[in-house]
This record gives sequence, structure tokens and C-alpha cells, in this order.
Amino acid sequence: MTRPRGPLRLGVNIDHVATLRNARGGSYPDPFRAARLAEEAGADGITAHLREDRRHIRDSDISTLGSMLSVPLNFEMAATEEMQAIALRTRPHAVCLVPERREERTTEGGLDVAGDAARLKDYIAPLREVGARVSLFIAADPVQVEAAAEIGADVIELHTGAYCDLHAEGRLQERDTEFARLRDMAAKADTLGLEVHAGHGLAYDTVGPVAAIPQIVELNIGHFLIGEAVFRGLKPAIAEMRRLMDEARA
Ligand SMILES: CC(=O)[C@@H](O)[C@H](O)COP(=O)(O)O
Ligand SMILES: NCC(=O)COP(=O)(O)O
Repeated sequence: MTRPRGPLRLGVNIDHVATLRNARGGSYPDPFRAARLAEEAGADGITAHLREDRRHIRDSDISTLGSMLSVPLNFEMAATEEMQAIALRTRPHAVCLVPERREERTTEGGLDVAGDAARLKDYIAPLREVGARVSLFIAADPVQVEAAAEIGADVIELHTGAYCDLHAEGRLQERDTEFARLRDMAAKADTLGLEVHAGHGLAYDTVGPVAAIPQIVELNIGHFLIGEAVFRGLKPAIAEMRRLMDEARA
């Protein structure tokens, strides 16, 4: 499929500003201030993940973000009834369904769309009816890509965590194999009519090759940017990521 492609969008995930805030139980640092700074630094969207255990983002954060942002909100959530009700109330620009396990430190794998296709097809229908673009956070696996298209998702977000971990561990051959999967699944998804996003664990030293995959139109990046903000400030940290993305895409 040949679709017009604009510049690669950057969604800044502010979950870990909320992690810091919650560490002391007060209101500092303020995720909304981070969202505003991200917009000023060139973010095309804000991503926030309301985990079932509320370890970072809280319900009130989602409703405030829904009303204050001038860029689209990408609301990440598990495919539960509770989260669906919140999304239907908030009506975010996009809902990204992610797998969740209480005990995990972070999102460990992709959603099993193929194994839960009938339920997910019914689950996403009302979200799409209220105007949310439905994205599925999946591993670079052909079975999952095909299932995402079959149930009528608008978007897939390819999980880049394995690629980033293998890079960090110096397992370069395995990293390259995982990268080839990301590249091939982006092309396959595009052919099936799905919009393609990617994210998780991306940093300055891993973003370039992913940003250069032509079918990918959006990257969602959080943890690294919030960490890097400690050293160089949030706006410069985001601006450097933006620069690297644009350089890779040129
Ligand atoms: C789905 C995803 O990749 C992000 O939401 C990421 O999970 C940030 O949140 P955690 O660090 O809590 O996993
Ligand atoms: N969906 C991925 C995301 O929002 C950001 O993940 P991370 O950069 O915080 O690992």
C-alpha cells in the first residue's frame, strides 16, 4: 500500500514523571508541566499508561490530560472493562491496548491478539465508535500483525523492547535479527492497511535504525527521555531525540 507519509511523529510518554511524583506522594514533579514542555520541545503527542495498579499515572491524570493537551493523547491501557469505561469517558485521540501483569517491572511482551481475537474485536468496536484510533501493542510477529488487521485495528505499535535490550547487552547478532523482524513486520502491517508505530526502551543509541524504517510513522518514547532530563533538562533531551529521528529519516 502506498500512503502519503508525513514526518515521523514523536509521542512523549510521561509515565515516569508520575513515577517520581508518586515516590513522595505529593504533586511534584508535575506530569502536566512535563507534557507542556514536551509540546514546546516538539512532541507531536503525549502518551500515558494508566496501569491497573496505578503505579504511575492516575485516573485524574488521564482526565486532566484529556482536557489540557493541544496535541493528541495516546492512552495506553490493558483491555479490561474498567479501562474501557475510562477511555469511553475520556475519548482520547488514540487508545493503545497493551498486555499487563501486576508483577512485571515494565511491559514485557506484546498483546496476544491472535489468541484473544474474538473478544478484542468486540472490545475495540465501542472505542472506535467514539472516535478513538485503536492501536495494539504487539511483538514483531506475523501472526499478531495479521490478527490485528483481521479484528479491525487502526494501528499497531511494534514493541522495540527486545531490540533495545539485546543492543544494551551487546548481543549484536540477535539484536540484528530482532531488528529485521521489526523492519519486516512494519512492511507487512503497512501492506495490510495498518498504520505502524513503534516504541519501548528506545534511547539515543537505538532510535536511528527504527526511525529509518519507512513505514513507521510514530515513535513513543518515555523512560529514557525522563532519565536523560535529569542531566540535560526535559526540553533539550526531547529536542535531541527529535534531531536524531529527523537525521535518520532524511
Ligand atoms: C506500553 C509501554 O511500553 C509503556 O507504557 C511502558 O510500559 C511505560 O510504562 P512501564 O514502564 O510502567 O511499563
Ligand atoms: N509504548 C511505548 C512507550 O510509550 C514508551 O516506552 P518507554 O520509552 O517508556 O520504554
